[in-house]
Amino acid sequence: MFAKCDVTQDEDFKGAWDAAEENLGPVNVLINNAGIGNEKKWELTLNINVGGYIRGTMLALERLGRNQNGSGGTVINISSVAGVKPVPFGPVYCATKYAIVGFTRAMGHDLHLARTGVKIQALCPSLVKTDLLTDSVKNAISPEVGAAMAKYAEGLKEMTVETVAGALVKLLTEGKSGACMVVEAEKEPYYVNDSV
Ligand SMILES: NC(=O)C1=CN([C@@H]2O[C@H](COP(=O)(O)OP(=O)(O)OC[C@H]3O[C@@H](n4cnc5c(N)ncnc54)[C@H](O)[C@@H]3O)[C@@H](O)[C@H]2O)C=CC1
Ligand SMILES: CCCCC/C=C\C=C\C(=O)C/C=C\C/C=C\CCCC(=O)O
Repeated sequence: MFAKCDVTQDEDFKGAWDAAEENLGPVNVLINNAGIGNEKKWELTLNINVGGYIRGTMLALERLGRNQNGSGGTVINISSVAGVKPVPFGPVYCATKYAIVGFTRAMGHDLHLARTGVKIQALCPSLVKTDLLTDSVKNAISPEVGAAMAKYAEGLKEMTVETVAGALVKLLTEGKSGACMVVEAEKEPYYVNDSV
């Protein structure tokens, strides 16, 4: 099924959640995935990459939280390797992905899990060549930085969406709340930033 959802809009998010329940039955997993890499429109990048994820997580807690008569569930936030390493090609993008790791670790803490029964986790993939890369090159902070990004990306090992999806399933099925899993080409996925 498809439902329109601009993640910067509360009403869209609620409508998409309702439509999913009407068409598919009870929802117990939310994957916050929408993201952009636009260093020129940095406020929009923050609104989508951070605001959208927090908005989605808050809605999931409202709908799934045991403290709200819900049945618990899981939120997976798609961060990035740029959320655990300072990738210089997109400083704003990098800041948003670090923010999501911090938010996930804090909101995923046992203090909240015990209240809500909702696990909050982050997946941090390395580069997959999608439209995000093309857009990020085009909307880099300067043409020189865009060119450096494109050149660096050329030299990276290819990673497929299937590898990322496999890591996501592993995180969903075995990961603790607050867990942040990194997935890179030709490596087993691994956890970083274990709990406080
Ligand atoms: N491609 C990569 O190398 C990596 C991507 N990621 C993250 O994975 C996620 C998906 O990225 P990709 O599939 O690569 O990019 P993509 O550009 O192919 O897809 C991003 C999607 O987000 C949607 N989107 C943008 N603004 C939106 C809004 N306001 N509301 C709803 N949807 C919106 C776009 O329509 C698009 O479908 C992003 O959060 C990205 O930061 C993380 C690590 C690596
Ligand atoms: C080549 C970097 C491009 C950054 C912007 C475009 C898309 C990026 C999406 C990501 O979230 C991936 C971020 C970083 C990948 C870059 C470097 C990986 C470093 C690998 C490592 O050191 O292990």
